[in-house]
Amino acid sequence: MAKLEEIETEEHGETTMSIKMRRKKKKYSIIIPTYNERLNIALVIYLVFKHLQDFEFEVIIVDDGSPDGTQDVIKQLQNVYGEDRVLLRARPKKLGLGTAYYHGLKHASGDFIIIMDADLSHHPKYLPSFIRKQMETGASIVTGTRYVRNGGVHGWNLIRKLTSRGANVLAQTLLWPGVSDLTGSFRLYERKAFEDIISSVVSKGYVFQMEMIVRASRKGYHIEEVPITFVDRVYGSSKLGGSEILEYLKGLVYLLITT
Ligand SMILES: Nc1nc2c(ncn2[C@@H]2O[C@H](COP(=O)(O)OP(=O)(O)O[C@H]3O[C@H](CO)[C@@H](O)[C@H](O)[C@@H]3O)[C@@H](O)[C@H]2O)c(=O)[nH]1
Ligand SMILES: [Mg+2]
Repeated sequence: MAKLEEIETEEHGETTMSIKMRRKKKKYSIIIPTYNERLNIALVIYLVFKHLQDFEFEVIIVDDGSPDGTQDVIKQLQNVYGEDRVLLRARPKKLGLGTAYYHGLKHASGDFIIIMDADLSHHPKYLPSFIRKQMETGASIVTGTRYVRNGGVHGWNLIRKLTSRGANVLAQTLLWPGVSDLTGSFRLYERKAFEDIISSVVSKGYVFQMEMIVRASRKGYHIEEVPITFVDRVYGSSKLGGSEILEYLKGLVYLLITT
């Protein structure tokens, strides 16, 4: 039983004990980039709140001026969950994934940064396993992987599967980073590690993920993996175009030369 002086009410009605507990708790900033995700974002946010109810967190949505009205939905979600829990940090136009994370980071107040997609390909049910893995191992980075036992991909056609597999095998062969899924973008970073690594990253598009993890590995960060199953989106379409594949190949050569 708590002593009376421990439960005595302090400022704003909080108890001494609850304030101490809150201070000790780590905070997670979940950065979600969006471009035309009006039909997906509400369910993602609902599931994030459901699966992270035991944790302190904020969601930061970086929307690049989606013409489909994504921001209107986010504003409605702010009314439900609070503007301090669901932050909208919009940019005027589509400026790419890599810079979207950087923009989100500038507004994040958490001890840890989690990045994930907005289209339910990254199911929020996995979030506690990322956090648990980090707590158990003390890792600086926990990355979701499709290419180990219990991980996988659902719903992609053969071409997309081969592109992803090929991109990974090529990068594994040339760079040896010791991580099984280099292009995945469901990850947890210690905030300091994220800030450090991103400061030396030049990629702006999808290749950003590979550059981040390769640089992290070269810098000697402790990286752990958790298996995830990536399920292709039901609503909307992928923004990965042919130009991104070219950028990926250029990024691979750049990393080969510079790391
Ligand atoms: N703000 C912003 N968001 C963007 C942009 N481009 C894409 N997004 C958002 O980034 C997320 C991923 O985009 P998708 O278009 O759904 O990517 P994907 O083809 O499903 O690719 C996924 O798998 C790849 C690995 O195989 C990953 O490399 C990639 O990052 C992503 O997770 C989605 O939330 C999407 O709205 C952009 O320029 N700006
Ligand atoms: Mg997707």
